[in-house]
Amino acid sequence: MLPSDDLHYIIRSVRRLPLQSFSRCHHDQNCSVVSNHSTRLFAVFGNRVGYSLDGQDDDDNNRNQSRGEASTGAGRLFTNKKGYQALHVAKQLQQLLLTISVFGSLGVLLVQMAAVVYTLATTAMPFGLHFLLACVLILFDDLAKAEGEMNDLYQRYEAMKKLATQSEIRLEDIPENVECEQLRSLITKRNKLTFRLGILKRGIDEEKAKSGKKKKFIYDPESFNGIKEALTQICMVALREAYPQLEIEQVVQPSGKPMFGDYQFNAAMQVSKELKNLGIKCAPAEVGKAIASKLPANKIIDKVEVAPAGFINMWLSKEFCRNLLLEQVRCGIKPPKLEKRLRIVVDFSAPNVAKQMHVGHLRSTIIGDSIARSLEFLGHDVLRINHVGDWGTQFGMLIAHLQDTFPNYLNEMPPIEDLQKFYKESKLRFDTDEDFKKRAYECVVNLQGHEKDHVKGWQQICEISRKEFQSIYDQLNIKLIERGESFYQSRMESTVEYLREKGFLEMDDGRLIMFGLEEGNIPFTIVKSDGGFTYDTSDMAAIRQRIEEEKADWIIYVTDMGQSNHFKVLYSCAERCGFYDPSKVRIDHVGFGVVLGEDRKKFKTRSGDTVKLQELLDEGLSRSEETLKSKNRHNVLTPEEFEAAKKAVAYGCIKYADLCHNRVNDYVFSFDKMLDDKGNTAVYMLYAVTRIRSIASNANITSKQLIEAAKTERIPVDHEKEWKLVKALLRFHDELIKITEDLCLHHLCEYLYDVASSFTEFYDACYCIEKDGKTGEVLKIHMDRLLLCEATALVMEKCFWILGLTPVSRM
Ligand SMILES: NC(=[NH2+])NCCC[C@H](N)C(=O)O
Repeated sequence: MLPSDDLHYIIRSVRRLPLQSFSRCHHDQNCSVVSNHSTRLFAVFGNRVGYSLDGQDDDDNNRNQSRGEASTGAGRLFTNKKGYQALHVAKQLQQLLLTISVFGSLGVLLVQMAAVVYTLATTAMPFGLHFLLACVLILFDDLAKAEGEMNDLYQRYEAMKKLATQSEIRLEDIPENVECEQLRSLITKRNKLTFRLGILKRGIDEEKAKSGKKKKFIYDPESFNGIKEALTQICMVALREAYPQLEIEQVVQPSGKPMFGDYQFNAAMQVSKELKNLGIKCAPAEVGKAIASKLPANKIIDKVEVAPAGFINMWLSKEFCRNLLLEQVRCGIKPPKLEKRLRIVVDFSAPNVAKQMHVGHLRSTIIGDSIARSLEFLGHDVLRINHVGDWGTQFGMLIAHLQDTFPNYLNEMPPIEDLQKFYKESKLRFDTDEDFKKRAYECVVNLQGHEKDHVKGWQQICEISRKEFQSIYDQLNIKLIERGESFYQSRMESTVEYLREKGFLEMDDGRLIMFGLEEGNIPFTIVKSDGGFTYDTSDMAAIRQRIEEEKADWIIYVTDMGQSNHFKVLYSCAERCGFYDPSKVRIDHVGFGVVLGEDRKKFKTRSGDTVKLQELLDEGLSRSEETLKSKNRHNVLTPEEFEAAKKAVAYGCIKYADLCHNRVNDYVFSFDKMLDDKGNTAVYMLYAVTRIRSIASNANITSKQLIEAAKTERIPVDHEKEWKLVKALLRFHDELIKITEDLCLHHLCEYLYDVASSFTEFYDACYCIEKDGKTGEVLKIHMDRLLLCEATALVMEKCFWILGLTPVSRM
């Protein structure tokens, strides 16, 4: 057994010794650790047996031998026989240790155990070996520790290696077990520097802009796109300046409550979140303050407050608003500036020839016209298309019936009074008379073969329908370009050919069908089993024509919601075959709900028939007349004024009732409700405008005088109700922009109602004309308030124009 003081000496020595040789296997962590430990062992062993560590030995032979060793310090220690033996054992141990390190810690354990057993069994061995074994034990102890360190190092190395391949290391990418404070602090420093760099870059840009080298738009009151848009621009400038490294887009919103100002900018939460991701802690309130401090100088905002949650509440400048409104009184209400003028196809109305134009088509006509008007007002290039149902096999029986009932149809226009009755008669014959049916089919073939007499018969039938439709459009003041299904006949042929060639068509029970991109949706029928085309075929040819020939940037289809699946399949098929690229063309289906009667069932006449549109309009006219007479208007207005008011109210109320509801819902058709002069109705609005206009005219102020006044007077904003009205009037552009987003006209009706209500509040609270209570003599005219009245009328009339309402001078 080794004397215990010897053992302690060895242990102490081994631990105190400096590490000598790292050179051997420094390419590998494992090896260099093993090499360190074996070197320490040789050194201690040499020391104990009387050889110095500095290699000052006198045996040249051994020196030579030791020179052959790669382990420089250790080899030179062993110069006598004992030493040589020890060297030999050590070499083997070194070998063993290398193997152990390769086989990992399990191997270490096993060898450790074996070493203990071996030591116990060989207590009687010579001192040298005892000593050596003791050293081995110590070595194993150190080795296990080294192994642990090694694994740890290896893991860190792996983690760092992974990080090294990352393009930009963020703090949260560094695993918690990896201690690299330096890296962490570098990353934080980098983040801060990027942040500063962004600020500096922006500063350079601004300086450049100022010096005129590079014009950089910040906020230009000249291109005014509405308050909301202008405030959004201002706030975005501030946001980018405060946090240049963030790419956040946020829109200003009107505040919910007056205590939160007029508009709010709510970007702070998101900014704070994204900063946190960059390792920068900043509470939303601080962010809000930072953004608010960067708001560029502007004339729009009067006061800013930052709420604890970071919301930036903004109060509008009265000065700015009154000037802006005055500008609108002087120059008229201009649309917001267009970023790009788009070519837009609005496909609406679209009744079917020889069939009833029903209330569904009326809804499509009213909604489509209003959408087209909004887009036209904004300055887009709008193509109003009437995709009339004027093609199909029903024309065979109509022509056959025409030949029988009006044989002279080629020379004169057949005097068909009621085309729907004519349609029903021919349908009855088609269903009951086999010979007639056969002839009807022949007529279809002839018509599609462009046989001239058949084409003439078809044209005459279409012409009768066209006249009926046109009369409705004229009454409602609707402009449309007729481009029915027949327009696409040759394009349907080429489209079918294309689809067939490219392999998009599949045979199904004699028909040729086409599936869209979505699985599980119903297919389009492109060619019927009798070879004829369908509604689907015409829409495929039409979408292609609109995109390829019309160069449409945007296509809007206005039909009932029942057709929404048809349109989904249409876009999908058109995309699949390459006619339509959703990244280039915007397409919307503007769907609407069903028209219900007051009993909430499908809208029908009292006798249960479908309501004819002309009859509905006629009823509207007579109900409007009744309403006006009940207010004694016939005795106040001239006959012409009365007639104009009657029409404005009748058609206006039918349109407005449709537009003021969210279009996707069903709506109850009720003349009683429409003609109510209270609430959000056309009658209320029309009255409101005539009343506003009459304020000035009653005081004998002419429009010329008002124009003059606009040069010198200012829009009043001091009274709370004046200020409220001014702000409401300036929201017009915001509302328009909203409509282009979701194509819902009820926003504009709600806005109109809001303006009318704000006006009533103002008018109740503020005198425009002061009169003597007894004599009625005019005491004072508030010209500035008359200007506010004028501004209100102008804004309301603009809304009327978009909603298709005709304002009247007297009512
Ligand atoms: N491109 C279109 N599909 N437009 C709508 C057509 C409406 C069709 N004529 C109908 O009455 O239901």
